[in-house]
Amino acid sequence: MAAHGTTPVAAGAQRRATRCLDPAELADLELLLDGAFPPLRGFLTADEAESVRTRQQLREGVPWPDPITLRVPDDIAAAEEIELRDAEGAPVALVRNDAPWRDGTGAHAAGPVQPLGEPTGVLRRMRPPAAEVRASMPDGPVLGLLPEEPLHHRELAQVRALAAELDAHVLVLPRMSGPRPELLVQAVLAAGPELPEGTTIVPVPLVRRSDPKRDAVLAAHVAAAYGATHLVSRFPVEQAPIAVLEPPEVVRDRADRWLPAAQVPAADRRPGLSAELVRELLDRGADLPDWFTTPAIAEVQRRMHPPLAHRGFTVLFTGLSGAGKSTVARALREQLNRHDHRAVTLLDGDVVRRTLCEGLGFSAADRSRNVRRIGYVAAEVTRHGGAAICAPIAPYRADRDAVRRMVTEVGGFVLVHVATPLAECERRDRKGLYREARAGAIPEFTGVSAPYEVPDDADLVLDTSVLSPDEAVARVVAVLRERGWVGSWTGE
Ligand SMILES: Nc1ncnc2c1ncn2[C@@H]1O[C@H](COP(=O)(O)OS(=O)(=O)O)[C@@H](OP(=O)(O)O)[C@H]1O
Ligand SMILES: Nc1ncnc2c1ncn2[C@@H]1O[C@H](COP(=O)(O)OP(=O)(O)O)[C@@H](O)[C@H]1O
Repeated sequence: MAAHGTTPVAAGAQRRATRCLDPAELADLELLLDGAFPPLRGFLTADEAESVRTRQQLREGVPWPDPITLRVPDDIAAAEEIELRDAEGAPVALVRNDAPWRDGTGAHAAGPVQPLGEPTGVLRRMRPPAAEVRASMPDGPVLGLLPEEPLHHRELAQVRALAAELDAHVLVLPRMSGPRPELLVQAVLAAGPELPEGTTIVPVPLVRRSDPKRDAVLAAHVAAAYGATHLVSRFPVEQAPIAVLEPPEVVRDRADRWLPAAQVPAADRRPGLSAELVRELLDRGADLPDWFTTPAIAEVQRRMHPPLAHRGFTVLFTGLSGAGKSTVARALREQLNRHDHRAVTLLDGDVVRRTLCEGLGFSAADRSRNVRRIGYVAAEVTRHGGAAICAPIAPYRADRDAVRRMVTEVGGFVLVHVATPLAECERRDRKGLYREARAGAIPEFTGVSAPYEVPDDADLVLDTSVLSPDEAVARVVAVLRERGWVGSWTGE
């Protein structure tokens, strides 16, 4: 019987299909192939996924926290085998698609996976499979942790205290899930001298789950697969396969040593740094104090989180045709070119449509492609420390959200709604397009015969019927300055 709300996919004639995975899917696949998700050997069937979702159990009653499933496009859902490929198109694994199914979110392949080809990449080479790591662990307790942030003196003292208490070997499994996973691994390696002798460090591509409880349980399963008998976790974990310990309280004493709280009288304790304060120091490019971390770890932490002034940002203008997006965008470019050190890339609607997006029209699907391509380029510019200014109409919320997501992973993002009223845009009618649209000569014209979804998440709203271009630019610059992306400009 099919699980509630799901239907099996009917068998088709197609034998083998291919599917390219995104980085998060690839990470899950690697853990499956590596035996880091035992007892799973493939993607879950409808019944298994439902059982995990509702009871956090596989069908045999084995606890399992999070459904590991694989979405596939409808046209390949019935294929007998699906070849999974990485972003470059290289084959990575084959799914025997025994029991494909469908629910409200689409079609899913289900069945065991087997590897295809050799694993590649530097990190991949330094990451032996779970069973190999487990076999290499000494007898006795093994204390595992899966950090997502660099370990500083406080966390290192916590690990040392727990390891001493349990007389445990330490197994650090840095989670390669942020935008620069290789730097997290380096930061953990830089903490090596502060960790107990013989500590094992193995990066693990475990992607963060949206539900922190399920995430913590999944981390415990992965730690167990790598051979940990205990896990340090700040989140309480129910139904964990191994013992889960809260990090003990450690405090900084007058001599700047981090010690278990019981050893330091209240009068001798000095405050640490909150995560927020650390971020603020890094944003400003200030040094992290020696009592907080070691110089080697601080150096990697600075590379993970460079000062705002060295990071890139994107300003996305959105609004009706004729609202003034291009005019304000060009004036902003001029100001940034004059005062800011970053290289500026202007991705203007009309120009983009003649180059990057040549051939696209104005259907909803084409506009979506247009805006997302612009977003992709803007995110690359941002990633490399530049300033990207984009000025498409971008009428759909989902596309603007997609751009925001792509960019905020790598730098700053400001959404500016150029909210000049339609009547004013139409009065300007610089290119005569509104007249043609009203006459029916241009179909699907934004604001006339095609929708514009007004943003409710704009960082700034400008009405150029009451603001001059210079005033509009000054407001954008004020937002950038307030958020620390640009400094004060000399000569102002
Ligand atoms: N049907 C229709 N609807 C809206 N606009 C049209 C249309 N046909 C052509 N144009 C001209 O194309 C410019 C908008 O392109 P964009 O790439 O910014 O649009 S979108 O973001 O993909 O919706 C827009 O330029 P701007 O006036 O600079 O916004 C118009 O000049
Ligand atoms: N305060 C203002 N800000 C921006 N544009 C203005 C303003 N006042 C008048 N305009 C005129 O409005 C038109 C806006 O066109 P444009 O910048 O190409 O808009 P969009 O890129 O949104 O289609 C230009 O002709 C510009 O000179």
